Amino acid sequence: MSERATAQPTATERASGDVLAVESLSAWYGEARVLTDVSLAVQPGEVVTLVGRNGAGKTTLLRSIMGLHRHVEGTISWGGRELGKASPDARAKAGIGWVPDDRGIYASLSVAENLTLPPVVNKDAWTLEQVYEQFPVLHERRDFPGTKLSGGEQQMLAMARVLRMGSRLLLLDEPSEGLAPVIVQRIGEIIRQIKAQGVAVLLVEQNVKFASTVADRHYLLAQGRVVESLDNDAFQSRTTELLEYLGM
Ligand SMILES: Nc1ncnc2c1ncn2[C@@H]1O[C@H](COP(=O)(O)OP(=O)(O)OP(=O)(O)O)[C@@H](O)[C@H]1O
Repeated sequence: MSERATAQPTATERASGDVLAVESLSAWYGEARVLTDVSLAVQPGEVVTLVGRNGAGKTTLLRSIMGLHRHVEGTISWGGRELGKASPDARAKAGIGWVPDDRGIYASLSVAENLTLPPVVNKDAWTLEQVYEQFPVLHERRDFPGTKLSGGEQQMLAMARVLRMGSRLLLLDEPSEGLAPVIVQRIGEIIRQIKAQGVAVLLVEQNVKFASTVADRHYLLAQGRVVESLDNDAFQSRTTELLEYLGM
C-alpha cells in the first residue's frame, strides 16, 4: 500500500471497515525472534488487550503495527489494505494512532502546540473544542510546556493528540502505568467513549483489573506467541488461573 497510504480509501475498502488484521506475524531483533506467528484482529468499536508478562513481546507487536519495528514477516492489514512497507507516517495518515508508553509529548512545545502540530487525517477527527471539552485540564494548561505536565496530564495529552488527528485505531501502550487510581478511572471513561464512537483500540496493559473494565476481548501472549484468545467474561472468570499461567 506504500504509494497509496495517504489516499482516501476506495468504496470497497470502506465496506471492509476499519478492521485491523494481523496474520502470522513474526518479529526479530537481530537473530533473536521475539514474536512467532501472531494472528489477531480488532474490529471497529472494539477494545482488545494484549496481556503478558514483561518481555512477552507486546510493545514489539504494537510497534510492528505502527511500522516502527521493521524486521518482521507476516501481514498486517488495516481497513482492507495490506500495510506492507508503509512508513509510520503513512500509517498515521491512514488512521492508526500510536500512544507510546513514554507518551511521546514534545517537551518544548505547549499543550496546544502538541495538539495541533500533527495533521488531521480524518473528517471525523475531534475538533480542538471537543478535545478541550473532554479534557478540561488540557484547556487549563493549554499554554504550559509539555515538561510541566503531570504523568496523568501527559497521558491525556497523548490520547487527545491522536483523537484530534482522527485516528480510527488507537494503539495504547500501558496507558495506566504510574497513574493515580482516579486518573486511571478517567482514562477508562475516555476509552469507553472512544469505543462508542466506533474507534478500535488495541491496548497493552499490565493492570489487568483495569483492562477488564474496558476490554471486550483479550489475547494472552507468552514468549512472543498468542497462547489464548478469550472474551472478557471468560477472562474475568479465570483471571487468577490465567495470570498464574502467564507468570504475572
Ligand atoms: N531494542 C531491542 N533490542 C533487542 N531486544 C529487544 C529490544 N527491545 C525489546 N527486546 C526484547 O524483545 C522481547 C520483547 O520485548 P517487548 O518490549 O516487546 O516486550 P513487552 O511484552 O512489551 O514487555 P515490557 O512490558 O517489559 O515492555 C524481550 O525479550 C526484550 O528483551
